[in-house]
This record gives sequence, structure tokens and C-alpha cells, in this order.
Amino acid sequence: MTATLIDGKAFAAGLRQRIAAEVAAMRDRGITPGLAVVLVGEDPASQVYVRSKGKQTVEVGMNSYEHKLPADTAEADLLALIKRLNGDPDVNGILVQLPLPGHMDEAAVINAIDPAKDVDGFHILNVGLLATGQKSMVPCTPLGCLMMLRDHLGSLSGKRAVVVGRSNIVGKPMAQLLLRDSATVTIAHSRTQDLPALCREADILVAAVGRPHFVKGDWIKPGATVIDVGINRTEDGLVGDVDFAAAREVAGAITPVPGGVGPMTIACLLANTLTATARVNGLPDPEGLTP
Ligand SMILES: NC(=O)C1=CN([C@@H]2O[C@H](COP(=O)(O)OP(=O)(O)OC[C@H]3O[C@@H](n4cnc5c(N)ncnc54)[C@H](OP(=O)(O)O)[C@@H]3O)[C@@H](O)[C@H]2O)C=CC1
Ligand SMILES: Nc1nc(=O)c2c([nH]1)NC[C@@H]1CN(c3ccc(C(=O)N[C@@H](CCC(=O)O)C(=O)O)cc3)C=[N+]21
Repeated sequence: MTATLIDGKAFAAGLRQRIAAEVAAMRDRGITPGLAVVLVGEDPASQVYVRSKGKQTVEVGMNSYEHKLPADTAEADLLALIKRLNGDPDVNGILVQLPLPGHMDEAAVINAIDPAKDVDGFHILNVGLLATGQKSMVPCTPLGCLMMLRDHLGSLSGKRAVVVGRSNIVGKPMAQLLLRDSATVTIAHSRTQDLPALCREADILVAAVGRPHFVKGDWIKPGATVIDVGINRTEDGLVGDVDFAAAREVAGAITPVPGGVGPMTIACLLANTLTATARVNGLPDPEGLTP
């Protein structure tokens, strides 16, 4: 059996088209959504993401504001910038690129962002709202994964889902979204015992580990839907956390790397910016862009 490829790149392009149409309608009413991206330091991979975010933001008709600060910026100066962006009515979404340099308190920086502009969904208020099933800003990567899963499977209700990875930015919010859709969810991590056997029980397997080719073909339940969040730069180029060639022979469907979760993450960032803009203007949430 060869798995169906879940084409995140095409899915994301379709999503951006719908977002562009909504932005055009908003602009007719005199509202242009604006997204501010803050990059501290010169990490080359981060620079690539920030550039591509900025380009896609403009392509859907939004305003893009980029703030690049040197790696040795004082935390107080970053907090002052965030305060200014919080108060700027032209800025509807604020993203502070992670990871931050080691001398900064990441939680303090994230929690300084106005929760209504927190398009990453990382602020403790949004984390709590999601955990309690209330309207919130939902983290982009898990939201993109959820959209692809629903599109491929229809209902997730009663399915066994295993999320490998428990980070605040991917694993934990992914598990929350799967639970909200009534999957039976297990979160695995570096202390999990017999991970291969656990993964073999999964109808839905999400890999967010950060190790190239970590999930092997024989860990996958035949017919399972596999979402590969990993972005690993290796000598063989960009690869995911799943041994793609082997997994493809066992899974029912799988996302490729590149061209899977990554493009959906950026599309969902634009979706969240649109949603934040609608909410601050007292408009209904745009259809199909929130969980
Ligand atoms: N496509 C996209 O848009 C995005 C991709 N990514 C990519 O996703 C991957 C994960 O990112 P992120 O969540 O930030 O990473 P983190 O490093 O924050 O978390 C990795 C998780 O994997 C777990 N882990 C590590 N080693 C093992 C192991 N041997 N067995 C089981 N679990 C293990 C860790 O467990 P423990 O907690 O016990 O240490 C941890 O919970 C990375 O490759 C990253 O580049 C991230 C964000 C967006
Ligand atoms: N505050 C914050 N929010 C984030 O959402 C965030 C972050 N910090 N820090 C870094 C991670 C990583 N991330 C990616 C986004 C797009 C691709 C993406 O588009 N990838 C392409 C390939 C791009 C390439 O070739 O490098 C693909 O998978 O096809 C990947 C990874 C967002 N992150």
C-alpha cells in the first residue's frame, strides 16, 4: 500500500486564496489587517521564515511590519517594542519569532503581547482558553495539522491519536485540539516507554520531535494518518521527523516535508491575523479559519 500524500502546500495555497478574498472585503470597508513580526538575532533559518511570512502577508493584501533587533537587545527594549505594537491600531497581529536569545525570559516576552493580537496563540490566556474549550487564538502549526486531518478523515471522533512531543508550541496545543475533536489522545515524550508499540496503536500519529527520521516505518499502524511536523536541516536537505520512504508503504496518508505542515503554519498565521482583525472590529469570525 502506498499512502495518500496530504499536500499541505496546495491546501495552504487554497486557504490563502480564501483569506485574500476576505481581506479584500474588509479593505472595502476601510479595514486593512496588519501583522507585525519581530525577529531578535540573526538565526539564518528564522530569517528565511520571517521573509517568507512577510511576502505571503503582502500577497493576501495585509500590511506587513518587520522588526529586526540585534541578538544582544535588552529584554526591556523588546518589551517596550511589544508595548508600542500592542497600542498601535494598525497592528492586528504580533508574532515574536522563537527561540529568543538565551538572556531573555521567553514566557515574560510572550505574555507581554496583547492576547487579542497574539496570533501565535502562545499567551497564557489563549492557552487557558483553548484548554477550557473557549474561543481563543489557536497556535498556527497545530491548527494547520487539524485542518489537514479533518479534511482527510472527516470526523476525528473516537480515533486513537498519539502526539510525539510535548512542547508548548506544537505537542501540547495539538493534543488539546485533537481532544476537542473527540479523539482519544496520548502525548508521548522522551521518557515514554516502548514508544514504537504506543505509536502502532495510533490511527492518527503526529510527530513533533525535532529528530530526523525518528519515527520508523514499523512503528506505524497500517492505514494510519501520519502528520510530520519536523523540520530538520540535514546533509540530504530538509527532512521531517518520520522516515518518510518507509512510512509511505504502511500509512494510509502522510504529509511530506517540505510541502506539508510548514506551508500550513504560515497560512494559519494569516488566518489568525484575519480572525484577530475581525474580532477587534466587532465582525463575526471568518468562516472555516478557526477550530
Ligand atoms: N512545520 C512547522 O511549521 C513547525 C515545525 N517545527 C518543528 O517541529 C519539531 C518539534 O518542534 P518543537 O515542538 O518546538 O520541539 P521541542 O524541542 O520543543 O520539543 C521536542 C519534543 O520531542 C520530545 N522528544 C525528544 N526526543 C525524544 C525521544 N527520543 N523520544 C520521544 N520524544 C522525544 C521532547 O521530549 P521531552 O519533553 O521529554 O524533552 C519534546 O517534548 C522540530 O523539528 C521543529 O523544527 C516546529 C514548529 C513549527
Ligand atoms: N513565534 C513563532 N511562531 C512560529 O510559528 C514559529 C517560530 N516562532 N519559530 C520557528 C518555527 C518554525 N516554523 C515554520 C514555519 C514555516 C515553515 C515552512 O514553511 N517550511 C517549508 C519549507 C521552508 C524551507 O525550505 O526552509 C515546508 O515545510 O515546506 C517551517 C517552519 C514556524 N515557527
